[in-house]
Parts: sequence; C-alpha cells; structure tokens
Amino acid sequence: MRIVIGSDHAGFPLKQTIIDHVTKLGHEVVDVGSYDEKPVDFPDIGRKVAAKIVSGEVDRGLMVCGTGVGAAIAANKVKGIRAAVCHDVHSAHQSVEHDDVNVMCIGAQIVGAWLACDLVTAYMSATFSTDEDFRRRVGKLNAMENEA
Ligand SMILES: O=C(CO)[C@H](O)[C@H](O)[C@H](O)COP(=O)(O)O
Repeated sequence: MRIVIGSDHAGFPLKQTIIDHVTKLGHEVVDVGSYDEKPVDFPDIGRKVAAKIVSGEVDRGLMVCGTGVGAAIAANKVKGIRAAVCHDVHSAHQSVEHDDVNVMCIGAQIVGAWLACDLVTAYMSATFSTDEDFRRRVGKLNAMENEA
C-alpha cells in the first residue's frame, strides 16, 4: 500500500520510527511533514494528509500529534476521511475492519515507540469487512457528509 504520514511538532519525535516500521512492513510512505520540532498547527498537517487520500494518491494515512485527538478532529473535517485515535491494538484493526477508518491517529505523548509500531502493524494488516452491517453503517456515515 501507499501511505501518507503527517505529524505536528509534538508528534515529530515518533514519526520517523513509524515511517521505518511501515517501510519494514513493505509499504511505501509519503511524508508530508513536519520535518522538525518547530511548532506548527495540526489542522494544517491534517489537511495535507487528507488531501493525499481524497485525491487517491495514497491508500491510507497515519497522523501523529501529542494526543492524536487534534489530528483526528482535523482529518475528519475533510469529506471522505474517517479518522480515529487508536491507542490499543484491538481498536487499531477493528477501526478498519468495521468502520473503514482511513487515517489512524496516534499520540506521541501517550504511547511509546513499541506500542506505536504494534498499532501500526494492526492497522496496516486490517481490511474493511464485506459484512453488510458494517458496509451499511459506513454508507450512513458517507451520507451524513452530504447533509446540511
Ligand atoms: O495533541 C495535540 C492536539 O490534540 C497537539 O499535538 C499538541 O500537543 C497540543 O495541542 C499542545 O500544544 P503545544 O503547542 O504542543 O503546547
């Protein structure tokens, strides 16, 4: 798969570890920054991550900020994005299997490097279920984007 990754300054220290891990898993990574710990606003990075997915340039995304929360809020503002903070391995794969999550967000101030890599392994190995219940629910999420 092709993966986009982005972080703010708080997520930057964990980003390269995740890039190395995703690469080791056999995926291609597009890094949209940040490239150092100079403060940046996570919505600006969320916009860049989301754009790569919506354009079809990549298959999925990863975002790292301090908590993962701001990253998820930002990415979810973009139509076509289903972002979730995942700090446990079960959510990391079920979010894809049931909810077709396409941006997993991690808090670099919350989890360490080893758990982050396990989360990424679970996220990257998961696929969206063909179960009609899950498909219908995600269809309803998509429909909500076109309301109001
Ligand atoms: O976690 C975050 C947003 O949910 C951010 O990465 C920041 O850590 C948080 O907003 C705190 O900001 P600061 O500029 O790093 O103090």
